[in-house]
Amino acid sequence: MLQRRKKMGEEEENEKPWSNSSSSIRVCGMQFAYDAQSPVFVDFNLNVSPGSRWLLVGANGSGKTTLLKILAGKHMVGGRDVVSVLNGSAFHDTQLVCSGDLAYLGASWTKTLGSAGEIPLQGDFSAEHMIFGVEGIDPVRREKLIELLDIDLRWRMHKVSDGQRRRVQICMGLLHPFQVLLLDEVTVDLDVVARMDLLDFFKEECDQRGATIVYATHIFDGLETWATHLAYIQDGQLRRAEKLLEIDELKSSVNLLSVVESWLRSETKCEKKKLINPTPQIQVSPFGTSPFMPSRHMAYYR
Ligand SMILES: Nc1ncnc2c1ncn2[C@@H]1O[C@H](COP(=O)(O)OP(=O)(O)OP(=O)(O)O)[C@@H](O)[C@H]1O
Repeated sequence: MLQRRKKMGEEEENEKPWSNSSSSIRVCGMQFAYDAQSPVFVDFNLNVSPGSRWLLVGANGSGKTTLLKILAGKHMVGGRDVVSVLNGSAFHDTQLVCSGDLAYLGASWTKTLGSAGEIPLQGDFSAEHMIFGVEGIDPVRREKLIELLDIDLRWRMHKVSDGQRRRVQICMGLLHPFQVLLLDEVTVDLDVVARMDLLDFFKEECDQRGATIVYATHIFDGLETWATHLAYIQDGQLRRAEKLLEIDELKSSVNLLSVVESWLRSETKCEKKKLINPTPQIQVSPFGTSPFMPSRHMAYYR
């Protein structure tokens, strides 16, 4: 049965006109540290193909948000070729964001809108003012999103609930038909119906237009059949990057939540073991020889 499902999935993917295109996202030997702090990423690599829907999973602090922000062009990393999105440099080619081809939706109550920059979403203005203030939008797509997200255009943004504000933020983020969408746990405030409808919409966007989505989340409900790929990050290292259908643990009846839970629990156990029984020989790391080395530097312990 699973073999059949897999075969069908592969056939469907092969038929898509964009399946032979080059990567939507390519990260090659990326290094990144916040200011003078220890690095979050060291020699990080990732390849994301057009039309795919990636789940980004990992423990708190593993680097998911940082990765999404780098992909969104919010942090500079090395030269132009290190992080490539839609064949451009995520950081240097500002046109990627200005055109709406590259969209990022994060947890903060702001929305980056092309050349207008960061727009706050909490002042005394209406949802209509926010949504209709975005220029150059296909009215049919706008209506579809307003309906999908069940937005009342009379909502005053300083008097709405978190979930209602989130709907407006998501609507604004999706007004342009993006090519690459980066989502950082934005469905957390949505009710079940809104979340499932939105996931269906995203699936449609990928299947019909070849759009690509990378979605960082800790909520796995309904994602087993939604995602095409999964990337698991542990302490800034890409531990797994594979098709969902090829994850061995998911081939039995276990659900995604249990699989990810078991990965994260074994991470915690390993960390505890290392703390209880650190191996005494320390090789010099390229990041210095501080007497206290955080967990991601454990790789330099032998
Ligand atoms: N602005 C910042 N300045 C300095 N360090 C930061 C900053 N933002 C994140 N970090 C650090 O970078 C590492 C990765 O954080 P990040 O927010 O990317 O993790 P995450 O996987 O998204 O976590 P969560 O699941 O909690 O959202 C953490 O060690 C964190 O402390």
